[in-house]
Amino acid sequence: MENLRKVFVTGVFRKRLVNAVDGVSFTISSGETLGLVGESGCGKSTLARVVLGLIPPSGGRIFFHGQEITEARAAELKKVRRKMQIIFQHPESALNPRMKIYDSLVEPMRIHRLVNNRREEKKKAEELIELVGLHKEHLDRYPHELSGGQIQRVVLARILSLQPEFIVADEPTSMLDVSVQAQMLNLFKEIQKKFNISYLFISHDLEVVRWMSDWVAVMYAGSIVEIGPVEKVCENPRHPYTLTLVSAFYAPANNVSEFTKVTDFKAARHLSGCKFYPFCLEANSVCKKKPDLKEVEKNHFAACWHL
Ligand SMILES: Nc1ncnc2c1ncn2[C@@H]1O[C@H](COP(=O)(O)OP(=O)(O)OP(=O)(O)O)[C@@H](O)[C@H]1O
Repeated sequence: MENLRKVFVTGVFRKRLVNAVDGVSFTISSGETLGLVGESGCGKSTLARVVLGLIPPSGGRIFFHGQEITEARAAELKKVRRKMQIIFQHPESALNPRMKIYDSLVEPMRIHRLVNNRREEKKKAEELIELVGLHKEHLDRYPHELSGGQIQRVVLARILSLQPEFIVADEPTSMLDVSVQAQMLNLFKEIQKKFNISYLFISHDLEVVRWMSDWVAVMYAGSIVEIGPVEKVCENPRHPYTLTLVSAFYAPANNVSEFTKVTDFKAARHLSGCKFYPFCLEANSVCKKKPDLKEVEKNHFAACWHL
């Protein structure tokens, strides 16, 4: 990804521009995972959608195997799209509630003509369902007869039927119980090893990202403020925002740095007029445009309303 940007235009009477993704660049190598962390609303999901071509970028370039696909024609894109898949936070919405699991599972293979006959299709469906730790009996059920974790496994099997090389996982386990989450994360890892798949793994949970990733990118207000090998970034964060993120996860509460006391960063950012407040690097970790914190509290709702 090279200098990707996505600007949304909102507002009916007064147009407003939202720089959801603001000049993002990164590379993911074959078989590796890049974790993407950041607070809610920083642009993670928008970036995921732009990366996969689900929404067009406002600027920048996207490459797959070194070939630019930003403005590829429909026929070329269809081939590439099969290799790039996404798994979402809410698995239920990925399956048709009126279709049996079998039919949902084989649907993409039919569309892409990856099976020659019904016998081959059935064999493939059984292999896939077992690959994700479920049983043949599950194929005969409807989505409402499965648990959230089981549905997420079916969604993964469905994606795997297309032999993807790159999967964007957008908070794929955040709706699951903690114990099921761990099983699912391990399954993602096993599958990666088996098929040499690359992941862009999005989460707001630094621990999950640390467990899953080789590299981590820290996103803040639409930009990547820090990127590097996951252990290096977690052990030795360089950007003040990463420091806060790491402290919040790993340090005792009384050790969290001073500026994390500002609980509403959006309000503070608005009042200071600095996009990166309070993590502005220019000002040596604490932004010079620091607003009066009492004002931040007082104007909390008004400021959020304007944002
Ligand atoms: N279709 C849209 N039109 C206008 N603004 C949008 C649209 N989609 C997202 N945004 C805005 O872009 C910004 C980034 O949103 P996005 O959903 O990418 O954040 P996120 O980091 O994925 O958040 P979360 O972790 O809560 O899902 C937000 O300010 C959001 O309000």
